[in-house]
Amino acid sequence: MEARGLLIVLSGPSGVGKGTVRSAIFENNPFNYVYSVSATTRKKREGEVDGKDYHFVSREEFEQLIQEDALLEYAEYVGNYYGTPIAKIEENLAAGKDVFLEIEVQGAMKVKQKMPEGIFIFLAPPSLQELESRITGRGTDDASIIYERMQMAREEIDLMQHYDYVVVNDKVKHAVAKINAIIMSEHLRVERVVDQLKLDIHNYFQKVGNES
Ligand SMILES: Nc1ncnc2c1ncn2[C@@H]1O[C@H](COP(=O)(O)OP(=O)(O)OP(=O)(O)O)[C@@H](O)[C@H]1O
Ligand SMILES: Nc1nc2c(ncn2[C@@H]2O[C@H](COP(=O)(O)O)[C@@H](O)[C@H]2O)c(=O)[nH]1
Repeated sequence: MEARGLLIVLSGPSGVGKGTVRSAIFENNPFNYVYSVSATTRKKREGEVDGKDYHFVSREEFEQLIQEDALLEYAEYVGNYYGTPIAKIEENLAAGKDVFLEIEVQGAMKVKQKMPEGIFIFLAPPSLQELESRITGRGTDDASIIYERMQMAREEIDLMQHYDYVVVNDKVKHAVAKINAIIMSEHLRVERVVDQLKLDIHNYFQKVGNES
């Protein structure tokens, strides 16, 4: 029997750099987090791989997943569905692996209701001005969408108080280091270490008992 892994939820406003920071974490992934691959109805972008970046599904297939209760949470975001398949999450946590979700704020709040034991990390911009220039610099949205995203960011920043940690994404490598440090220190929490020790003692005496 393994101690359960941690559920890590990285979230924050659109354009803050969640995807960038997550990719940087998974470039090396020294702590072997398992990335939770979401399902989405949005079109595959160049370079994206089905099953690695997302499970790209049709609207009908996504609605089927909702009906089957196969999603931990889902949200409609800029005209497309995004959702977190539940099956792999449970399987990996039970196997002692840390599972990493990168999702938008509505979804993170739903996960918090269902799995409050998760570690919720809010990725914040250094300033709203910088957030606006990151969204603009991406070149994917016109002025009205940028304004809409900034309005949403204002509401999302209000929800920051429901998170366990806030990491300001000033420099990507600093944000990565802070997130890894948070997860490492969560592993060292005394309640968790005691639980692990109890499990170890249980396993030891079960084995010794079986042998004698
Ligand atoms: N620390 C940083 N400093 C400067 N630019 C950054 C930083 N982090 C991310 N960016 C840039 O900001 C833009 C938005 O980043 P990204 O797409 O990762 O954001 P996101 O939060 O995943 O957005 P969305 O939720 O809309 O998908 C990108 O152009 C990215 O290169
Ligand atoms: N609620 C959820 N949000 C998700 C999920 N997977 C990704 N996302 C977020 O959607 C937006 C847009 O992503 P993009 O890849 O189209 O740029 C971004 O904020 C992601 O964090 C999910 O399963 N549930």
